[in-house]
Amino acid sequence: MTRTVLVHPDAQVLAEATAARLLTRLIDLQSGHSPVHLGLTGGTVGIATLAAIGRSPVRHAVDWTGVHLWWGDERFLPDGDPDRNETQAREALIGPLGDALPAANVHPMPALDPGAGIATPEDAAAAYAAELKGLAADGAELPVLDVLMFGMGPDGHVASLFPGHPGVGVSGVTTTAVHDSPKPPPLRVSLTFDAIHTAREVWVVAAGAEKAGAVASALAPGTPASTTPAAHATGAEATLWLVDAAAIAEVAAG
Ligand SMILES: O=C(O)[C@H](O)[C@@H](O)[C@H](O)[C@H](O)COP(=O)(O)O
Repeated sequence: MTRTVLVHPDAQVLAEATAARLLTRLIDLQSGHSPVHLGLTGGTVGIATLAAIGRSPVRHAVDWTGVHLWWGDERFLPDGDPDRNETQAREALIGPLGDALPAANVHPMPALDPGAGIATPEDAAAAYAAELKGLAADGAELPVLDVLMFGMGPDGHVASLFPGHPGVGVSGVTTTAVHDSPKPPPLRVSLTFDAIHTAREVWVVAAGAEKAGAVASALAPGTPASTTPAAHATGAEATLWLVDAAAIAEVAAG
């Protein structure tokens, strides 16, 4: 597994450059296999990246009928709630793609919907784990995403796996329910590290001085996931850290 760190001048350039990188990566991947499975993230840089894709003329070079969208985590809220990562991704990217992206290619984590049997984040996690099984190789349990994107919090969380919280240590399943999230809202659903580690490529995007400590911790050798979950956000084939100068400052300072 290779790890690469790429530094950008600021958050806006980071989002635009990550969008360009992701678009060309999708095109390259599609020259080898289809469909391609992409895992999306919430957060300001993650959504800004999706919006940059949604504005980019290069988006027309991707055969979106061969791209499936999944999520690394979700806020457990009713469908359409503006705080849901899915809602923000629909506004930023899925809407602008229009009919080019088939509705069946979009796989959101289930929303709060007691009438549909999704009354708890545990219900949503179980339903998503069942859907993800369809991505597993024959007979295997674990799904394989081609590219799985994460933002990172100032505490070093990725997805909804927070330092000192039980989700970091969950194994044997691909999804977990999250309660008492330090980042609102309190109820969430997240992929586990079992699912994260089977992704071929993991991309972590981070911008801003408030992330510098967590980036330095995550990139330092031997950092445990319990203190900095982002340190263990690694792909089976490649891990890419896409940061701005402010977020890498403590690493650069040595
Ligand atoms: O549901 C969420 O909130 C995100 O998935 C979360 O993991 C986010 O990516 C980080 O908290 C970074 O968010 P910012 O880029 O806004 O700091």
